Amino acid sequence: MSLDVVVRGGQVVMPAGARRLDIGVSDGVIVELAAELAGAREVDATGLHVFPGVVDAHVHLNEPGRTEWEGFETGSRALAAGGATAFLDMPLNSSPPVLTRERFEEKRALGEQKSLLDFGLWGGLTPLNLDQMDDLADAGVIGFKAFMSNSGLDEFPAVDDVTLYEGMRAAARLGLVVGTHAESDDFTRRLTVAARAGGGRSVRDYLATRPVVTELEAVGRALLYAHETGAALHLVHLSSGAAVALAAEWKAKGVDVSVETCPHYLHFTDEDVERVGAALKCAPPLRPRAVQDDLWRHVLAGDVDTVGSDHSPAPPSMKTSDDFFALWGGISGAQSTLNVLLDGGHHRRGLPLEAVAALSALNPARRFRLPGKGRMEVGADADLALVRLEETFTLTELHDRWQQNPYRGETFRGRVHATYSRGRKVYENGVFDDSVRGRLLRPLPASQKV
Ligand SMILES: NC(=O)NC(NC(N)=O)C(=O)[O-]
Ligand SMILES: [Zn+2]
Ligand SMILES: [Zn+2]
Repeated sequence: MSLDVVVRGGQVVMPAGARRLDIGVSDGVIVELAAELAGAREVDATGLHVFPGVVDAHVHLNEPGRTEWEGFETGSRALAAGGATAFLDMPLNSSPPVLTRERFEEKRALGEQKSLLDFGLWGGLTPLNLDQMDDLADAGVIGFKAFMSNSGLDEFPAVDDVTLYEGMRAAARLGLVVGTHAESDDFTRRLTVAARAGGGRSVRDYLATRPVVTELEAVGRALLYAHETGAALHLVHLSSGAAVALAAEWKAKGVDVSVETCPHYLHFTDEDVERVGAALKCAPPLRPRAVQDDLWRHVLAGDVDTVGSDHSPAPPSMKTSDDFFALWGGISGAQSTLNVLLDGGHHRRGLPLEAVAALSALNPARRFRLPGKGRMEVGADADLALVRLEETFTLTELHDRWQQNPYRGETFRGRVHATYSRGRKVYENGVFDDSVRGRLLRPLPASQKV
């Protein structure tokens, strides 16, 4: 077979570990993996590790409607600079949110015009649109996202228990995942009201309104409904080892559940929020060191399935206030997932390279049934992140729109050198090929094997 590109001499990170192999690419697909290949064009990967491109299953690029917060162009560039080749965009904070087929098609068209990378779209599950789920599935959503607490936006209301239960029944019938933002509305609301009544406005006051029990309570309820409905549940952004452990218990009982955590829970703590401020406000919030250590233990034990960035920027005007409660909650992390997993995971804690690849690429691709994504094998898309595994560097060049980014100035060992999307170079050493465009990813039907 004639090869368009040969990526030569790299350590290729496969499920069984890293191996020195050449990668033969034809028409954007990996067609050969062998010790020695010759091709028309060569990419020299000597001294580099070749990871499957990151599949970031949790970003808020906010287009249309809040493109000034972030957008497909800047968001997908930041992702590419971090080694991502595919992302799944949340149904909010784009506005109006993706609650109907019409909104799906609108966002899809914008993504196809502007995104550097392949992308899939989440649909929303809210009390407003239970009757739209079949249409959204038909349009091609990769799953349904529900907030169990206030989303911060009136146009995307939280689910009540019955809506979540009914939504899971529908999702089970449709063969699609339900993703939950699992924090108890009762806890968060009442603790916030009490804090405000007492004049609370500091970082510590905010953190105290969202203790770990808030997450545990909602996670437990979501698991119960998944058990009762048979739905596939994806618990997004778990912040505590305790919540991960609860999910693992139900998984052992047969519940179809997957667990996401985010780079910020693994890299920053509550003390960093006090030091850095607005750029590290999120919900659930960052936790004390002991909770983070416990979360890492669960990552190392294999209890966490995916790491998604939950990239959710906002303009500086919404990230500036001396009242911490008034700030927009969301962290800009699209570029940093691999850095955190390589530095904090591989180098500091011995997380194997294949586990880094599974958490960032293989598992999300499998969970969302994305054909050809997340793996270094013949027949898969040539989605590659070329990494200088041993290089230590300080992150200064950020590519998201506002760059109010808590990772600026952080030092990591393990740096993304270049990113290839379906065999096309989209990023190398700070430079992008902005002519590349991604395409919509739809989930493979539940009846077919990914
Ligand atoms: N509307 C948001 O962007 N919310 C996000 N914000 C966070 N995590 O602080 C999220 O995932 O909940
Ligand atoms: Zn959330
Ligand atoms: Zn989110």
